[in-house]
Amino acid sequence: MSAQIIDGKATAESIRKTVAERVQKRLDKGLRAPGLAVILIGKDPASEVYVKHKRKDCEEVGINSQAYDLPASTSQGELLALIDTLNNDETIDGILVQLPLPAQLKSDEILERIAPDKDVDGFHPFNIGRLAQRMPLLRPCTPAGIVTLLENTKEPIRGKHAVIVGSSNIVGRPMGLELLLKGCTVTTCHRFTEDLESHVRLGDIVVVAVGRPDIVKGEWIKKGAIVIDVGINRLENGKLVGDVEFEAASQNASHITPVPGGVGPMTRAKLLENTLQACEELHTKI
Ligand SMILES: Nc1nc2c(c(=O)[nH]1)N[C@@H](CN(C=O)c1ccc(C(=O)N[C@@H](CCC(=O)O)C(=O)O)cc1)CN2
Repeated sequence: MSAQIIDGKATAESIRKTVAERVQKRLDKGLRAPGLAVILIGKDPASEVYVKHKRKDCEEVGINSQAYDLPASTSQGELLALIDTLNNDETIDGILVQLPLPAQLKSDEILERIAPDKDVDGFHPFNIGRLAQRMPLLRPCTPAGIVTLLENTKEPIRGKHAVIVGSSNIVGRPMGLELLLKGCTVTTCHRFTEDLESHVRLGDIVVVAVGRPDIVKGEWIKKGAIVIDVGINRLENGKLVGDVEFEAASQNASHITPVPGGVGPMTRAKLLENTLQACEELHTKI
């Protein structure tokens, strides 16, 4: 068997088109464009690429993105003060702090300072709590994007055994909550998991978000499983690869996401949707 490739790039493109139409409708009614503040601290090369893409996406759909590029030496107090200012800015609907942050900054305190109704990354404890209580409001972008990709396969999700590899705040943990909401039985594997292979072999849906090339072997994938590869690893030769042995996994899986062109573009597309949602439903003052 050779798996069907899940085209995240095409799905993201169609989401951008819908967001652009909805933004245009606002403008036609005389309402302002949604506003997104994108904060980048330091010069991490990967973060610079992602932020550049996010700002370009905003431009394409008519979201007004404001750039805050701060030096790596930015202090906790300076960043908190900027967030306070943006929380009180009526033209800003969403605030995004690109991760990871330089070592001197405490990300938990920073993410918690963002007003929950402007938390377009969905990382604030309020939004994670809402998701855990089955009342999602602003949902973390990568897991939300993955749910859309899974729904688009038209394969049943409810009742399936989902195995998540990686338990980060950005992907693994909220992914578990999303898949619980969809009626999956969820196993989350992490650095202390013994015998990773035995868990992955049981997955009808396998989501891998570790950041280590080929940590999941293709032969571990159950026949007919859906494989979602969140890893983005740049090899020394410049090639971008995921966390799963793609070719070998494709022999067993029914559907698989490629890297690049799978989950990454969906993360960005969901950010645009969240920003529009924050503008239309949560922060509609002007
Ligand atoms: N504040 C946040 N920080 C980070 C998040 C996040 O959701 N919010 N997630 C990741 C990085 N990330 C978004 O910021 C991200 C990663 C990858 C892509 C993407 O489009 N990838 C492309 C390849 C791009 C390339 O050439 O390098 C693909 O997979 O096709 C978008 C967003 C950590 N930080």
